[in-house]
Amino acid sequence: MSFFQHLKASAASEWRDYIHHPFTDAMADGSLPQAAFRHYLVQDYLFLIEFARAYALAVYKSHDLADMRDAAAGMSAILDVEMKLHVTLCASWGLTPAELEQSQAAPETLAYTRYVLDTGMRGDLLALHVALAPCIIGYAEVGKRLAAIASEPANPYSVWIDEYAGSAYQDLASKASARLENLHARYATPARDMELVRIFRDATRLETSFWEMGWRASQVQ
Ligand SMILES: Cc1ncc(C[n+]2csc(CCO)c2C)c(N)n1
Repeated sequence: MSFFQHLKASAASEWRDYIHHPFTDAMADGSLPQAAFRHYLVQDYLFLIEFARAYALAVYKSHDLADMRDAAAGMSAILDVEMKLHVTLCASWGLTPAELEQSQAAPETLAYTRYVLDTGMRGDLLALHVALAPCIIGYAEVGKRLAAIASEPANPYSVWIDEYAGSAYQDLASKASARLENLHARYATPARDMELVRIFRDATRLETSFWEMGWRASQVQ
């Protein structure tokens, strides 16, 4: 069993709640109110800014050039690729990047981003990448799942679904998974297993609470 399979098996119910959240089902059938998706996406933009910083921290925590380059590429993927999706979608609703950046972070956004940055600051590169794994690898699973069940045609969330179900993102997630195995082989010891499983489970729960934040916004329409 790979290390990632082990993490998922050790947090099976938390992982299922994250990958199968009602917010994502409502995206797939197109029933999610646009205001709820907007709320989620604005918070996600703030989340990505902090995640770019987490990758910068991964550069600092690296012991060799290969890991540094890897982390720098992760940071660039966020700043140069992933945030463009948010900017494009938000522009279609009349929101500028400056307005996005000045939005107020929700408690769920603060909790998740602080958790990942704190885990990285007190821990090593492996602990930091375990905290990042639910985000990177989880969205590839969500994207694939939604693409398989999404209503056709003209689903308002198809841009988002296609981004994460697409081969470029699936590829990026496979690389992140391989990196995790590699770091595990170099830095894990049996005594660290509980620590690493706990980080993975906590980060997965924080992903679910991120969906919950968007889902709540859809219930008050
Ligand atoms: C709450 C939340 N979780 C995960 C992602 C996905 N994601 C975050 S950083 C990153 C790295 C690659 O650019 C990816 C794919 C998201 N956007 N929002």
